[in-house]
Amino acid sequence: MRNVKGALSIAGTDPSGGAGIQADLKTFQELEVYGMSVITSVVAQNTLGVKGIRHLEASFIKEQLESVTNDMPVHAVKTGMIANSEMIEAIAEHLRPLTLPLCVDPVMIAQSGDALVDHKALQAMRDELLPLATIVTPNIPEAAALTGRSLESEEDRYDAAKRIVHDFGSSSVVIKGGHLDGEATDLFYDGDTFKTFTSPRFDTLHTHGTGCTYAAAITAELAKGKSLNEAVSVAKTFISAAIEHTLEIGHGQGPTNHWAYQNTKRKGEYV
Ligand SMILES: Nc1ncnc2c1ncn2[C@@H]1O[C@H](COP(=O)(O)OP(=O)(O)OP(=O)(O)O)[C@@H](O)[C@H]1O
Ligand SMILES: Cc1ncc(CO)c(N)n1
Repeated sequence: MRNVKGALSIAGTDPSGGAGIQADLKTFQELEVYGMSVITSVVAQNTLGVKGIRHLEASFIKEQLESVTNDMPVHAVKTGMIANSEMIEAIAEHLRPLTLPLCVDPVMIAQSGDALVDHKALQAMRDELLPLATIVTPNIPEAAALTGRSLESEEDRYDAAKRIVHDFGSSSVVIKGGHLDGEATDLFYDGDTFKTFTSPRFDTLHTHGTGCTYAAAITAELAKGKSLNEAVSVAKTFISAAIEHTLEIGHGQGPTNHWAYQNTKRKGEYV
């Protein structure tokens, strides 16, 4: 077998292609990592919002996981939308013995404001998945929900990062700055050192799936064996290009441009 690097996304779907599994697979492909997926829930959604959700049974999620990991080269795993605690427990049980690099994107609400997970899922995520995580990627509301405290100031963000690593057991965290005013500054902490990753804030409505895309880019780089610092740095460049060179499609908050990073690097053009 050839030495192909592979990344697995465990998440919900977005038929409009901007978020969830679809965004993850596009991002893996753009970063030249073989993409695989296990679906947790099928979501009827688009750039305007969520119309309906069908959850798959935890036992069937486990069957999908076994199908992929018993056969294929999985070098890193990303989790996204996992709607309930039964699913989280089944996924954690499967991942624990594999000891693969794991990026946990603690998805709670869609960009449109629709809830994607139930309230018990939050606690299960904290207890079962965070201790297995190489990195967890909350946005500001998700970091507040995980720590049970609102994040108003810069100091609050530093405290939340420390709690997520030292109290909940993730090896590192990046608290994303998409919800801040001014520059888009993400705060990374690995239990030892803080580092910020900053880009200008692009004035756009089209941010559907930014979080999924960013975490998928981190996962792709971890699959290649890159350090956390390198992985977050590539992911920040990837998502910044994807937001800046927006596609302007859909009738609401449109998707990002998953081509932009490679096109910028290779051709100096964007679409
Ligand atoms: N308008 C913007 N301009 C530049 N960077 C942005 C902008 N919005 C978000 N980002 C960046 O995108 C990445 C994802 O952050 P964000 O906080 O939007 O995630 P999220 O809320 O989980 O996204 P979603 O729920 O849409 O998946 C971060 O690196 C953040 O700094
Ligand atoms: C399936 C799915 N995961 C995550 C998000 C958050 O962007 C979304 N809208 N849909």
